Amino acid sequence: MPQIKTTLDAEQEAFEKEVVEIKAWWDSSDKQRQLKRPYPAERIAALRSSVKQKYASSDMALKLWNQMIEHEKNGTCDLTFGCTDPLQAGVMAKYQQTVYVSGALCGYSEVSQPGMDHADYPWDTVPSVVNKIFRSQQWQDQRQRQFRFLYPKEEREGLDNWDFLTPIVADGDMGFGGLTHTMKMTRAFVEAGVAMFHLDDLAIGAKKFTTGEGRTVIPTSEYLSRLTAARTQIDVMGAETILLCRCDTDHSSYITSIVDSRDHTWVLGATKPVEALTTVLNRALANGEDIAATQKAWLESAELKTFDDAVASIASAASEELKAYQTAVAEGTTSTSCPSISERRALAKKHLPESISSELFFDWDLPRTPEGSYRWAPDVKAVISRALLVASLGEATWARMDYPIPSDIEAFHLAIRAVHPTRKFGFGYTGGYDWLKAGWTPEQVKNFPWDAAKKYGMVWHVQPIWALQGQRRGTEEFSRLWQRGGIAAYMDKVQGPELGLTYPDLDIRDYRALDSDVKDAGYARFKFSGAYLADALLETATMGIYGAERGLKMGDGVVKGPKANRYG
Ligand SMILES: C[C@](O)(C(=O)O)[C@H](CC(=O)O)C(=O)O
Repeated sequence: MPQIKTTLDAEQEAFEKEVVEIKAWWDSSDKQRQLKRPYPAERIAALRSSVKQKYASSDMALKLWNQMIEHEKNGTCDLTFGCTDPLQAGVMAKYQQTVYVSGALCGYSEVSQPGMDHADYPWDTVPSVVNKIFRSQQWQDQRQRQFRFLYPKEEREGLDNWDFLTPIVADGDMGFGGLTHTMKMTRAFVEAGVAMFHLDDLAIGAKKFTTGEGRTVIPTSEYLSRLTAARTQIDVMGAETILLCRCDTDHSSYITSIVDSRDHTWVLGATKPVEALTTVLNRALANGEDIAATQKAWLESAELKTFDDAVASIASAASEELKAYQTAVAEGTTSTSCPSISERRALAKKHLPESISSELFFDWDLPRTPEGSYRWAPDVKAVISRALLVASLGEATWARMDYPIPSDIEAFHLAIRAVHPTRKFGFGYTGGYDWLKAGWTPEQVKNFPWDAAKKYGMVWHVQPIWALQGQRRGTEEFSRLWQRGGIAAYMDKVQGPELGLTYPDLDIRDYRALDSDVKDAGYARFKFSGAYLADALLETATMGIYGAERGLKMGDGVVKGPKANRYG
C-alpha cells in the first residue's frame, strides 16, 4: 500500500488550517455560538478523515433553523405529525414545514418484527426511514420541476410549486446503545439528510411505554455524554444538523445509577430497616406467592422517601434545627448542582440534635429493582436542572412530559427561557393526553400551540403517533366505504376529487351514511399499539415482577389490564 505523499510540515500546516476553519465555523453564526463544546477544535480536526464532504442535512438544518427563528420572532409555530410514508410526506409538505419520523411508528411499521414503542429495533431503523423520505422529497421536487419546465416562463404562473423539501425531524430515542452506537446513528442521520433529531435521557433497553411500567432514565452525567457524543459526531462531519435535547425525566420512576450527585435530591430510599426488595421478591417467587401483593406490602413497610423528606419526617419536633438543615441544603443547591446524600447526611448530623439524627434511616439500595435500578420521584425542578445542564450541547429543547400539567409546562419553559432567552422548544402531543382532565380549559386547549409559541418560544409542535390513531380511522372509513359503495363510491369520493371530476350519474349516496364507530374507543392507544401484549411478554419474562406495582397480574394465561394507566 503506498504511503500518503506529504511532508510532516505540510501535514501539520493542513491540520492547523483545519483547526482555524473549525474555530471560525463555531464562531460564524448565533446558531453555532450558542453551542459550548466541552472539547477543543484540535480534537475535532484530529478525529476527521481527510475526505471532506458536504451534507444536505446542513442545508435542511439551516432551513429549519431559519423557520424556527421566524416563528420565534412572530410568536408562531410549526404543527407537524409523525410519518413514515413518503406519499404522506408529499402531502404534508403542502400544510406544514417539517415532517416527523417517529420511532414509535417505525417500530410498528418499518421493521420485520413489529412491536410497541420500546426502541428495541436496530439503531439504523429511523435513519433509513429518514433516508427513504428525504429521497422521495427530492424526487417530488424533481418531478414538479420537470413538469414546470414543460411550459414556457409566461405559462408557469399558477402551476403547482410546492416546497417538497420539508425539513425532516427524527426520533433518535436514547441513541440505541453505548456512545459509539449514538455516534453511528448520528452519522446515519446526517448522511440521510435529517434536519434535526432528538436524543433523550431514557435508559437503553428500558423504554416501556406500555400500560404496566414506569420509565427508567440514566444519570445526568450519562445524559451529558450521550448528547456530547452526538455533538462530537456532527462536528466531525462538519454539519449544521440540529440536536434537539429531549428530556424524559418528568414523572419517570427509576434511574439506573446514583453516581451523579445532581440526581440525589429525588432518589427514594427505604426509611425503615426492612429486607431488600429483591430478597423478598425472590422468596415470594420461590414460594409461588402473589408478586403484586408482596411488592405492595413491601413498599408500604419500607416507607420510601427522598432523603430530605426522611429528615423532615423525623425532625418535625425540632423545627428550628430542621429549618437550619433545609437552609444549608438550599444554600448548597444551584440550578445545576446540589449536595450529595453523603453531604446531606453530614448536614443532618451537624444541624439536628444527636438524639434525632441518630434515628435517621435512609437506604436507597433496599428498594432497587431486580435490574438494579433505583427508585426516584423527580419533580419539574429535576427536569429543569437536566435541561439547563445540557442546553449548550444542542440548539433546541423538549421536555417530554408524561402528562400535560399546566403548572409544570409553565415552570419548565419559563425557567429555561430565564437563562436562554431565545431558546427554541419542541413539544410532543402524546396520543393519550387528556388535556381537559389535566386541568386545561377548552379555550386554553384551542389556543395552546399559538399561546405556547408566544409565551415560551415553543416553535415546533408534533403529534408523533397520528398514524396510529388518525390513519387507522382514515383507513377504516375507506374500508367501509369501499365495501358499501364499491367502485362507484370510489369514483365519487376518492378518484373524483383527486382528478377534479364529478360524476352526477352515479347517484349512490347511501354509502355516505357512515355511522360513527365508537365501539373501539381507546383501541388504537392500548390495544392496536400492542401495549397489553408487550406487558404480557415482559411480565412472563420477569416471572410476574414486571408491572406488579401497577397492578398487572399474571393469571390463567391472561394478563388483565390495569385499572389506571400512566395517564391516570
Ligand atoms: C415521540 C415518540 O418518541 C415517538 O416514538 O414518536 C413517542 C411518542 C408517544 O409515545 O406518543 C414519545 O413521546 O416517546
